[in-house]
Amino acid sequence: MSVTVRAPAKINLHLGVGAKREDGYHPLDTVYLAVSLYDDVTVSTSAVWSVDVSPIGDVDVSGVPLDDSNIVVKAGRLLTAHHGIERAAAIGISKGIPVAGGMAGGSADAAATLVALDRLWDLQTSDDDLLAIAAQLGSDVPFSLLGGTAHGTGRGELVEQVPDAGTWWWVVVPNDEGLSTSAVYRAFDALPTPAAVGSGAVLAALAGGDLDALADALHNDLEAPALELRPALRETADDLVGSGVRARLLSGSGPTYLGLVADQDSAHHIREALLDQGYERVVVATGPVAGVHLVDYA
Ligand SMILES: C[C@](O)(CO)[C@H](O)COP(=O)(O)OP(=O)(O)OC[C@H]1O[C@@H](n2ccc(N)nc2=O)[C@H](O)[C@@H]1O
Ligand SMILES: Nc1ncnc2c1ncn2[C@@H]1O[C@H](COP(=O)(O)OP(=O)(O)OP(=O)(O)O)[C@@H](O)[C@H]1O
Repeated sequence: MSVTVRAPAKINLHLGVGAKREDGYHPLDTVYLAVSLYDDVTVSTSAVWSVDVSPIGDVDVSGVPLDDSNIVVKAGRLLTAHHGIERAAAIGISKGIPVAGGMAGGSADAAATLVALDRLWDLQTSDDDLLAIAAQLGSDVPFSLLGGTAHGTGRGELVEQVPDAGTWWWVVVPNDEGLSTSAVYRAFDALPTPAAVGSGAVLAALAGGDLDALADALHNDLEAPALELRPALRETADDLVGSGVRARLLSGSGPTYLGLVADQDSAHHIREALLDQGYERVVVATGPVAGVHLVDYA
């Protein structure tokens, strides 16, 4: 028997970062949006834990570990420990989310694994317990479970759905070389702490479905440290602006850049123009989309 669960990528429409806490994490005021790039995770019972990864399209999966360090194995072990059972599974990941791209691909896989194993073994884990286990796996994992549009606080793990009247279209420009999330936070610490900008303007734009207001309000405190680590990214940011997007945004800790556009047609138009300009991979995505959901049970 096998179970397949799909999980979306996320972007942060607002990412406000405060000074490092005593536990090493940073307090966040963030607004998450789940977008239509997906990983599919298929689980089946096995004597030992194993991981297999295959790309969707031309996603580069070479950076994904196939041993116990893969976050999906950690997810499986936490779930079995929570229920006091000893079981293992073979886990297959079909990856459509850029690796180390700041779009929470590993977090999506972890969230999908929790839900897939819960169903495979009929564990009936409560939503609150799933969210608590997700938070132990990583700051972005609870949002991957939830999907949609949400306000995130704490270190990002406390999530609450927010009103979103829009359907937002994005041109997504992944980068060949990933960026380490912890390295970007360290670079943030080395820079002067930015003046706090609240998430209120983004939340109001979403509630009103107001594209111009959202374009004005997009904000990411990790953009400056990511550019410090990878100055060449400035060119992508400038090219996006030159391509006619309504606003550009670094996705989470980067290096993926996003352009907000008015509708699906403009997204495809701008994608073509960027490909003509020499960009190898440009993807169109929309959001909000659902969080983890079952797609196959065989
Ligand atoms: C950049 C974001 O994607 C924005 O949503 C997240 O903050 C990162 O979330 P994540 O990848 O799930 O992060 P975790 O696995 O919890 O932590 C990875 C590393 O990022 C840093 N980290 C993460 C979250 C946070 N609020 N403060 C941090 O300083 C820590 O150095 C940590 O060791
Ligand atoms: N299932 C997985 N998928 C991708 N990377 C994984 C996975 N498990 C472990 N990793 C490791 O985690 C690192 C970060 O991968 P991931 O794709 O989650 O980054 P990210 O999207 O930038 O994360 P975030 O946006 O949550 O900060 C990878 O470089 C890889 O070494």
